[in-house]
Amino acid sequence: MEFPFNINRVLLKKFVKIRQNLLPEGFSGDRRISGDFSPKISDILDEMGRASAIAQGLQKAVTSGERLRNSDHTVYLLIDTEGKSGEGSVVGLLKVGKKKLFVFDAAGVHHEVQPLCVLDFYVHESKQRMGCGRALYEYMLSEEKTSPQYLAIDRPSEKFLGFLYKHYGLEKILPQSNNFVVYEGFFIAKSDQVNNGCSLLQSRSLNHFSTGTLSNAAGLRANEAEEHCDGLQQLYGRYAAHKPPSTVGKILQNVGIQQHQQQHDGGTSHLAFDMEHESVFGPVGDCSTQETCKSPKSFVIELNGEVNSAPTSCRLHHSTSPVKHDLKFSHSRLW
Ligand SMILES: CC(=O)SCCNC(=O)CCNC(=O)[C@H](O)C(C)(C)COP(=O)(O)OP(=O)(O)OC[C@H]1O[C@@H](n2cnc3c(N)ncnc32)[C@H](O)[C@@H]1OP(=O)(O)O
Repeated sequence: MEFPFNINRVLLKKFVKIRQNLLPEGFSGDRRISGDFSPKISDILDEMGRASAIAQGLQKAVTSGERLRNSDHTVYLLIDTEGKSGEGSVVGLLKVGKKKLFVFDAAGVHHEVQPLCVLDFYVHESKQRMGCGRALYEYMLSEEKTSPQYLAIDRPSEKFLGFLYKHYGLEKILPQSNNFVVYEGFFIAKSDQVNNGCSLLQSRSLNHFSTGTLSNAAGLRANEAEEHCDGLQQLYGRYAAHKPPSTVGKILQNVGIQQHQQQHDGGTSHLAFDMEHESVFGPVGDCSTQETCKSPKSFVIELNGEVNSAPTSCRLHHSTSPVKHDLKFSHSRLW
């Protein structure tokens, strides 16, 4: 992306790290120069943030100069010093920052953590699939002294998921009740610290899946996560964007849990379903307790034996997810 000023005069290196002061890390100019640079860098962040939002189909940009000024996040930029005009161009943007999150591990244990999160990632359309994204990501990893599996990703796009799989082999997602994606390996401590800087603030076992209290646990954890995450996320980026209504939620609402319960007896399996985020989390287990909706946004659905062939824990994040088809298939057979 080109700008009406010489990028090479403002951003002197191929990789540039920018924080709250909207100046490149290591900047050593005087007040006059910083007064000239920071509005230009703010413009760059605004334009790149806008382009990223368009590329991701978001209504609001996740990144802007103003937002970075008012946060403790870090933006990494990738610069092409040549550009079309020879005055340089901005090729990519990657924003990271720490957030407090509630995260489930593979055993369904609930942790309150503060990991480094990938909040925004964009490579200009003319430079995608040429390795620019990887170069920028690698730079960020080395600056942050971390590894890909320790990062939480804020609602990754299909392209980003493909990127993480291709370059880092990240595939197995640990299902969450919020929009952050973490991968297997997230909880593996690197040294005596959990998660290489991801501080474990609190953990609580909600592993009640086989005791018939899944719905309570699910209601509790979804509520807790919501309360917590609402405060943290609702003002930012993707959370400010319009969310299409939950199709699976509609199916479940229309059909009615009670009706479903009446039709089926015995051999039930439980899945916790987060309506807002279209996620189903488990593990599921056979259980005879008939529990229904515990809160407007989370409840437990009961499915008979057919669903046992579905994965025991899953996330309905993508429209193409085979899990979603499995679930719909199960519905159509049930109702
Ligand atoms: C937390 C978040 O920010 S989520 C939002 C992520 N950003 C976006 O989706 C915006 C649009 N996309 C982009 O800006 C870029 O494609 C990025 C940032 C995701 C990746 O940057 P790139 O420079 O393209 O990555 P790089 O060239 O290093 O790696 C390419 C790999 O990324 C994935 N990828 C990149 N573009 C695409 C695409 N159009 N379709 C599918 N996969 C893609 C693929 O795995 C690809 O490998 P392949 O070409 O062999 O299939």
